Amino acid sequence: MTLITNVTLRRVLDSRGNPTVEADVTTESGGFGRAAAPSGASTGEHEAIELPPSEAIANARDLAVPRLEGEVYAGDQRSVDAALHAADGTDNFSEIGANSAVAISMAAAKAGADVLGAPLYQHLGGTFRGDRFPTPLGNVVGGGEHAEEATNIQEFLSAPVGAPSVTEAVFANAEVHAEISSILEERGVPVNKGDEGAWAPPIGDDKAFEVVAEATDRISDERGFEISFGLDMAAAEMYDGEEYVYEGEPNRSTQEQIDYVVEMVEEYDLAYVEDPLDENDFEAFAELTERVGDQTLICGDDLYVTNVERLQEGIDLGSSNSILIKPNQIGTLTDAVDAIELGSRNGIESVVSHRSGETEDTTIAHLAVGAAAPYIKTGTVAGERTAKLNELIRIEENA
Ligand SMILES: C=C(OP(=O)(O)O)C(=O)O
Ligand SMILES: [Mg+2]
Repeated sequence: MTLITNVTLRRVLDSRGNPTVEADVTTESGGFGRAAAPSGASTGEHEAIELPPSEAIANARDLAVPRLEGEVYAGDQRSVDAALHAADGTDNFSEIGANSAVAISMAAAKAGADVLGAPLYQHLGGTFRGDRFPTPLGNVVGGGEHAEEATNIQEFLSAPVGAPSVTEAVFANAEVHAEISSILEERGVPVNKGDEGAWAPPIGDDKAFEVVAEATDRISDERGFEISFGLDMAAAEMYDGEEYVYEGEPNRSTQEQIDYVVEMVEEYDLAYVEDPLDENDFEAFAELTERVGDQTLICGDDLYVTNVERLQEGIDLGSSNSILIKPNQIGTLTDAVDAIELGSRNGIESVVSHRSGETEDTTIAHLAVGAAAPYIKTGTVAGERTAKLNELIRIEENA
């Protein structure tokens, strides 16, 4: 193993044009890793804290870099991440910023892989990893916090569950995305795009269900394998403390929201429903999971924020059968892998995920393969999304 000798932090642009933190990690033997932090828009209330990048960089330079340079081995990811926690000293990275923490954590992992001369997924997962690939869930229509004047539901996700390979799945999602634009054009609906490159048409959720169902059916028939779809409802953003607020249709009580999701799961045979309820309502999640958990994945994103303590509460109450994994929600790769592993020991399927604000960084593609996560959510088109999807294609080809 080789010591970290240098950690450099800088501001770079994310896909929304906002500054974010990039880290370079160099080792004694010349190993090198570079990674950048993504950033959410519909962030969970319980996420680790993202500081303004200049502040995160200044604080990490003061507190974290001296604990890493000449102190920690790049290949020993748990020690790298423990040093980040010790440098920060809080339970939510509010001192050095989860953006600095995750950029350093991911850059150190890449430096560790570089030293070994192994692909990152293999460094993270071990030599027997790389034989299972995640199904990519591709955002094809969306609104909520990701686009103005579009659907209430944040994301409609193409889910090519029958694809014979990750490569076929990635191309199928792009074809569904293109088909939706044709269908919207046929109907005379203008086609804008949201933060993640999904179409953000000015239509109600009911129409979006129809359009996405039509597009996934058509591409499924053409391709000859099953393509379902799913949702990220990001319902915490809709919840006003009493009910779920919908534009252009009546608001829903918690019970009505549960009944609505059950109805949509049954009508459209949804493969996946993320954050259908408020981020603090473990009990309502449990009722929904009890009703449809044998037909679909009910996934907690803002509910769990990739945090093992919150996940344990969800396991104890039966709140979901799936968890979204976003390394920047919790701050380090170690914490993210711990959440995936706690989930898989308890029958909870992991969906490794991008953020709405992204960079060209491809770490999550390697994390999904290295941790044998069954799903990845990383968009469909747009360069910062295709960076991860194309990396999955290369990993599958062993290129
Ligand atoms: C990717 C998502 O959006 P954001 O990054 O804005 O939280 C999400 O909610 O799953
Ligand atoms: Mg979400």
